[in-house]
Amino acid sequence: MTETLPDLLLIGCGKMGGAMLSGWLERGLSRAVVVEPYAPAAEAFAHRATIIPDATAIPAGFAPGAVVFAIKPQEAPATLPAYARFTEGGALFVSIMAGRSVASMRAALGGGAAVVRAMPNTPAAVRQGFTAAYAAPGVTTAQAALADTLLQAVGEVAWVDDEDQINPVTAVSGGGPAYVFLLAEVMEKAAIEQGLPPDLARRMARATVAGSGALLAASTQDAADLRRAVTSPKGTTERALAVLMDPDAWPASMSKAIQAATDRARELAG
Ligand SMILES: NC(=O)C1=CN([C@@H]2O[C@H](COP(=O)(O)OP(=O)(O)OC[C@H]3O[C@@H](n4cnc5c(N)ncnc54)[C@H](OP(=O)(O)O)[C@@H]3O)[C@@H](O)[C@H]2O)C=CC1
Ligand SMILES: O=C(O)[C@@H]1CCC=N1
Repeated sequence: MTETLPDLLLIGCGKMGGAMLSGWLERGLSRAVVVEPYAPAAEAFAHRATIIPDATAIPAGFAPGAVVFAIKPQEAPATLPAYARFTEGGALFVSIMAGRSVASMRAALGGGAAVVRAMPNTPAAVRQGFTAAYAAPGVTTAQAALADTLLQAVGEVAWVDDEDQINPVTAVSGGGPAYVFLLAEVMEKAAIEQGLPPDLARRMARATVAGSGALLAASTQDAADLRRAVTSPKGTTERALAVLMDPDAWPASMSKAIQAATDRARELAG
């Protein structure tokens, strides 16, 4: 694994770009130039990085080892060509943009661009992210190792060999935190419906989701085994799970939701 981080150019310092940048700075990144037109988004990094509003302000002679695209996929066509000049210098391009294909990025950056497509998630903000990544043909072993180091700075990393697999990954782990937070929301609402005070309902829902996640992370047991450990025969949980595990309930909803998100990722290929 590459341990020394090279100079880095980050394009977009919003929710995901900012979460990753803080991980890289923690890992000892010495020089980062951050392109972010919305100044408040990058404000927290002003003392550790050079913040600029657009590509025209990149310091002369700056030669990043890695260029990371953390902008929305729809912004790629207008944004990427300004960074094509780093292709010749042998920079590694890492994109976390949902759906955006390697082919569409190479069309903007030059056919020789070394591109890694990665899909992180927001628990990266607490270094507990999960990222799956795909290295396009032409990415060298050293560049893949650099991408691995960058991504591991914010959590666990897995590599896939087929670019299209990044699309269902986007649907499952990329968007997954939203589904878990939704679970906390609907549990809180259901608790209030049962007459519990709203502040207790909120605390219970948050602590239950967070505690269950921590137990899952600490355990080697399957999720199904941990679920069974809660479910006493003829008890209360069994009654709730009969509702939730009805094939038309959560199993069908989750399958449909993941399909819808995967389809949307494919639409964003460009
Ligand atoms: N949020 C998530 O959970 C995840 C997001 N992603 C991907 O990460 C990318 C960013 O998402 P997210 O962080 O949520 O979005 P944000 O909107 O929070 O961040 C994007 C940032 O990029 C800025 N920006 C817009 N245009 C440019 C430009 N031309 N050059 C530089 N910066 C620009 C935006 O500024 P302004 O607001 O002014 O437009 C914004 O601050 C997306 O492609 C998304 O698919 C991947 C995994 C998870
Ligand atoms: O919703 C999105 O498109 C992005 C990708 C995964 C999480 N957020």
